[in-house]
Amino acid sequence: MGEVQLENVTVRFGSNPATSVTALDGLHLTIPEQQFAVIVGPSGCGKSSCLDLVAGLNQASTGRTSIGGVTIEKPGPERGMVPQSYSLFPWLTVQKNVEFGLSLSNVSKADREERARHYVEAVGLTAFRDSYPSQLSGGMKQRVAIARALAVNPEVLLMDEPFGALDSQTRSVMQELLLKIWQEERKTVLFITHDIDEAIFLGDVVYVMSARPGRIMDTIDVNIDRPRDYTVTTSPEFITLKKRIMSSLHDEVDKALAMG
Ligand SMILES: Nc1ncnc2c1ncn2[C@@H]1O[C@H](COP(=O)(O)OP(=O)(O)OP(=O)(O)O)[C@@H](O)[C@H]1O
Repeated sequence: MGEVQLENVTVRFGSNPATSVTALDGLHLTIPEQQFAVIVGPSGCGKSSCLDLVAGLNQASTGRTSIGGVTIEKPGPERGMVPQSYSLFPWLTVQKNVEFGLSLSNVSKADREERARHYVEAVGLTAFRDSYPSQLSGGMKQRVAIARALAVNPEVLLMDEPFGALDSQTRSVMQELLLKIWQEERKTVLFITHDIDEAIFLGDVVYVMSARPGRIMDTIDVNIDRPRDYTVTTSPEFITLKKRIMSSLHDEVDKALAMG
């Protein structure tokens, strides 16, 4: 399908110059096919705005967002989204929630059931296939959201702080699960997080965004071998990268706080 590209992108909310907010300003980002790309940045710097452009949920005020050279204008099945939380249909079972995304595509009922079954198993929820979201923990719900996004077989997986609401142990288990699936499926991933450890643990590359208006101000290659498990988080390479990203972010977080 090709790389994801944001070229000189500006996103402005509101048309009144006195009250409008410039979320992104002259942002450039190229994510090669199959890269696990992570964006970190201070609160309100425009991370979600960036992801929404790639998802086709929002349009740039100026500039261009494309996949494989094709301009993104709306959502499409080649892009799967895992939001932060609350994205499941409460009246559908786990199996039916995962099948839902497929019901919009041209997949037969039997294939739909089979694909959903496969991904429910991949995220370790076979025993909960007939449960409803209200019967699941937060981590389990996010596993369903991941299974639902993957079942459509998207080229690009967009994840907006998907583990942000989880406790740290569950979060760490989810990170390992995601890496295991990614190792097998090798999607292009754009993952947003506030958590520097999570960014390094998951990513091939960590992009650091500036305070609003957001642009990419640092690109850090994560040269840590895969497959990774939680033991890498105490390795010297990990600590070195963490220091680098923390110092890069520190001034931007100060600026964001001053902005209010
Ligand atoms: N629909 C909208 N209308 C007006 N302003 C918006 C809208 N969406 C976002 N903004 C503003 O644009 C800026 C960037 O928001 P965005 O959600 O992209 O940042 P973020 O980095 O994802 O934030 P956080 O880390 O807090 O989730 C913020 O100042 C926000 O208030």
